[in-house]
Amino acid sequence: MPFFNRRTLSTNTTSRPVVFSPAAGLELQNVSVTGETPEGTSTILHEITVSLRQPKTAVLGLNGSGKSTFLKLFNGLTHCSAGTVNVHGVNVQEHTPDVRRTAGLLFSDPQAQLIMPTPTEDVELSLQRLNLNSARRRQRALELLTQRGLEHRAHHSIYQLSGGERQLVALTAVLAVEPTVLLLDEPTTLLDLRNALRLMELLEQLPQQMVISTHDLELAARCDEAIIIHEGKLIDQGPAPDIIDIYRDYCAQGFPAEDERRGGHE
Ligand SMILES: Nc1ncnc2c1ncn2[C@@H]1O[C@H](COP(=O)(O)OP(=O)(O)OP(=O)(O)O)[C@@H](O)[C@H]1O
Repeated sequence: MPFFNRRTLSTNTTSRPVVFSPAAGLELQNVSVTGETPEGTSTILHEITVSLRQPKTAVLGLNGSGKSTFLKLFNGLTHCSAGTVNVHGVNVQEHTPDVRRTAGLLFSDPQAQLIMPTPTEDVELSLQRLNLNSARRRQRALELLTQRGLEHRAHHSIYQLSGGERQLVALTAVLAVEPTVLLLDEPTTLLDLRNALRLMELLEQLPQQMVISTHDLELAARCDEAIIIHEGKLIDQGPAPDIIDIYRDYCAQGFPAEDERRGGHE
């Protein structure tokens, strides 16, 4: 059954309505991504086909395996050189602005995300996407920061905030426009254990479908399913506890060669 609301029913440049159907999940069909380096064109992701339908999916993989690149496909920040990306049934390449409104991305370093001088102004900036006047935007920004326990920081300089507070402000700004998909790039990397636990508890209460790139296996264990990306290829997908065990084995004993994988987990 298609899911309609103010955010999911929008118009494209031809004024035809774009309808997001959360039941369709997030899908890649034969997706490859290339990048330019001083040595020439290199392939970052190789012919990935995957369907993500669980509420929370963890993306595991070594440094440089392609996790962030994979995550950003779902809001059009990564362009694929081949294949098709669909978010809740909508083609990302054809409807990038609509998909960006429905798929919010949280960067691992909130400083890369927070561009206004104070938390209030940053959340207000995010709220500009909604049809609110400036007084209502200010009021809503303060309400949202208060909900996250940040009212005492609302008018402070972003640079006076701790890393954990900045991460929470960045998340508040992303959630302000009520996306239906949340893409989180290593959200606990810069947090101490207490703030990491708080963030995990907060994520558990949110209704959005989430894809979480992470090296934090405790966070991964709280997800419904996990996938492993290795050298730009999707090599495993399944229930989070099983995939975490497999990933630990790979990290300890070495990743299987491609011909072994074909007969193994794939
Ligand atoms: N725009 C680009 N052009 C060329 N190469 C790129 C580009 N973006 C990423 N890469 C390369 O692609 C590979 C995968 O990068 P990516 O950031 O997706 O990895 P990652 O798994 O998220 O790594 P980490 O865990 O270290 O954050 C890296 O070798 C990176 O240098």
